[in-house]
Amino acid sequence: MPQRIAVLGAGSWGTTFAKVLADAGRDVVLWARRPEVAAAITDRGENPDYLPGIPLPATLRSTVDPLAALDGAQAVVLAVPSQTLRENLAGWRPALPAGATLVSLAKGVELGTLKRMSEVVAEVAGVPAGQVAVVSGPNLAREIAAEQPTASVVACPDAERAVAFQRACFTNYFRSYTNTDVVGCELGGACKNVIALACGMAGGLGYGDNTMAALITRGLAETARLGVALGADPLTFSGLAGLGDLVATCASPLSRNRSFGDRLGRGETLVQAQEATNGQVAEGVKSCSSIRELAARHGVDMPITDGVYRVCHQGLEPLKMAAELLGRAQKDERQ
Ligand SMILES: NC(=O)C1=CN([C@@H]2O[C@H](COP(=O)(O)OP(=O)(O)OC[C@H]3O[C@@H](n4cnc5c(N)ncnc54)[C@H](O)[C@@H]3O)[C@@H](O)[C@H]2O)C=CC1
Ligand SMILES: O=C(CO)COP(=O)(O)O
Repeated sequence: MPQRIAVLGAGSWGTTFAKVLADAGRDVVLWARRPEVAAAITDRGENPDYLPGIPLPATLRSTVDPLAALDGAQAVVLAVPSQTLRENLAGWRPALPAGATLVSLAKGVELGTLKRMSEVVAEVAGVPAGQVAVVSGPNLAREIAAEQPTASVVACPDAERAVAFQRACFTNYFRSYTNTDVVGCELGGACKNVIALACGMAGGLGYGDNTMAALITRGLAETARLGVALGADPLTFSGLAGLGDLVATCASPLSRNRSFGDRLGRGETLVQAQEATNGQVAEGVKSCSSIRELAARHGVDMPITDGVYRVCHQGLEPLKMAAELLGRAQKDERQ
């Protein structure tokens, strides 16, 4: 089991996951971009920008020096947004300790290359896929930071590495399961952000729980279609990284993606909604483009994702998106 762990990225999830690891007894150093964030975490045990009011473990240290964070690390947790991960990791690559497990927390699909985050990590770090793990599940950072119970999945093609990291992040409020289906777990995490945008739009339009449930269920169906086309195990989509994360994100006012969609549904423009996120990432806004392209490449029909893309990037009104989805040709549920 890795004992010394670097977490790179001190946003809401990076900071929260660093807390989980420290609470689990690991020796954790958290890399932050800004010196004032690193100082507040190390000196005061708080990240006031991302997790105000949450006491962080006294053992958790933070630094702006990636070399100090990476020195001697047996696992390296990557907690930066999907679309900057490649560039960030390229800068850190020379300092990555040989053999360390590289763990992606990011939920997205890279624009342009259409690669999943673990593919980007393996490529940039120059390591085999078996050295890269992902953590994904219903994991709204703020709830976990408050030590509310949840579960998650540690996915890695190397089952032994998955078990070792599962043990490294085990606490009395964070329980993880292992899975070797990395494709399914990552697609579940990336696609649910897009479906949460759609649910947010529905909420913003004033629609209730039936609409949400319909979007969640049909969203899961299109996610699973894409997953199967890319070689995922369909069962993964009924698990924590599939249905679990989809339900949490689509239902929660804490979700940045759902909140973003809600603003669009209430008539705000993309720019207005972006301004309201306070610099925090709503991954689905970009991933709807790459996922839509990935689906087209594999001949997979993803009507909700397509609608979200057209609202976000082609000026379609959310109300028209709803009408278009309802007016599609009728078909068997299992198609
Ligand atoms: N917040 C949550 O509840 C969860 C988030 N995630 C995923 O984790 C990933 C990170 O999310 P959060 O920590 O929530 O995001 P965030 O928006 O709270 O923080 C992002 C972090 O990355 C840094 N960052 C931003 N742009 C950067 C750049 N160009 N170069 C280097 N660092 C940069 C920021 O300074 C910040 O420390 C995302 O892919 C998200 O989907 C996954 C599970 C839960
Ligand atoms: O991934 C998440 C919960 O599992 C967080 O969702 P948001 O990025 O929409 O806040």
